[in-house]
Amino acid sequence: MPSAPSAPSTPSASEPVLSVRDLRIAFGGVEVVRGLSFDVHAGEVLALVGESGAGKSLTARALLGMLPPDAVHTGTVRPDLSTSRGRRIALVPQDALSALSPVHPVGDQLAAAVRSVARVSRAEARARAVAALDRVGIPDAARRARSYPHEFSGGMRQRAVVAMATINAPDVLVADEPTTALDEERRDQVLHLLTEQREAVGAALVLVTHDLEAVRRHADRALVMYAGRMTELGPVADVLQRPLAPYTAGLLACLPQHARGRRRLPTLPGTPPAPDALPPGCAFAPRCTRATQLCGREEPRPEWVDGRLVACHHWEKA
Ligand SMILES: Nc1ncnc2c1ncn2[C@@H]1O[C@H](COP(=O)(O)OP(=O)(O)OP(=O)(O)O)[C@@H](O)[C@H]1O
Repeated sequence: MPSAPSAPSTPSASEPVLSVRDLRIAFGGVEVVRGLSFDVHAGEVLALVGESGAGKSLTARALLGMLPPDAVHTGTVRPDLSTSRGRRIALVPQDALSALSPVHPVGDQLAAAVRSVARVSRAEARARAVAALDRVGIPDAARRARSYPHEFSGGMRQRAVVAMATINAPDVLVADEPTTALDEERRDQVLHLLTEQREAVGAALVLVTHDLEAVRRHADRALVMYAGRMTELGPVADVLQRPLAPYTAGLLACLPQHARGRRRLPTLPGTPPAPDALPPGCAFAPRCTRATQLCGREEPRPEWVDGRLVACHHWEKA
């Protein structure tokens, strides 16, 4: 199996704040993430996109050191999250209600998050908690900090979990479908809040989403995944407007031109292969209009094309 190139990020002078090399995740000997490598740079937003089952959520969980206990993984994720989670990298939870404990006041939970990474007095942690609630726009934050989550409205709870995720000014935030349960209006509000708070603390964001409109509006780069591998990785404007890989092009071509309100990834004809029944060669070949005999024989290695990476024998400029 070909290995990933050693430096798969966009060439950049800055040191990456997160570096993933040859990440492989398997269950019962079946690989579902198959050699993923990418970097995340300070303050950037990297979107992970691709159809259901591509391995986006597991990749996000690996970044957070939160893989299921029966997952076996190899490869490297730097920084090492066993020592740095919470300080360097933080999760933006999908469901605000279940992310907060019902039995502690919101301010206490934020203060506890501060004290889990910083040696500060209770009073200082408390002051930071109130400041964080204030920063996300919770009115009368000192008083509201004493409230329990069920006393907050849904919108305020969303704000509280964004405050929680950013309170320790992490280098990287990881958000897996952070708005999936929300209606369209609320979705935009939450993404806007997340963007604003992320910028306020200078954090990068790894965003797992099916929403290509959110990718276009909020992400700097997109990593397109198929069957556990990277298909294309590059600046959002390039990947979404001039896709090189037929898989990326297929995803975009399915998007109805006038589909306001229909923003989730549509399905391409056919279905992705099951991880334990991958075809030989390129996993996308059986669904690909450009596939040749070579594709059925050899898995394509990622190569650089005009500042982005593409893993396809027959990439084409639009
Ligand atoms: N705990 C598990 N045990 C076994 N297989 C799993 C487990 N979790 C995920 N998988 C498999 O790993 C593959 C990747 O799953 P993952 O949830 O990362 O996909 P995804 O791209 O996030 O999909 P979606 O967009 O639907 O969330 C899928 O084939 C899935 O069935």
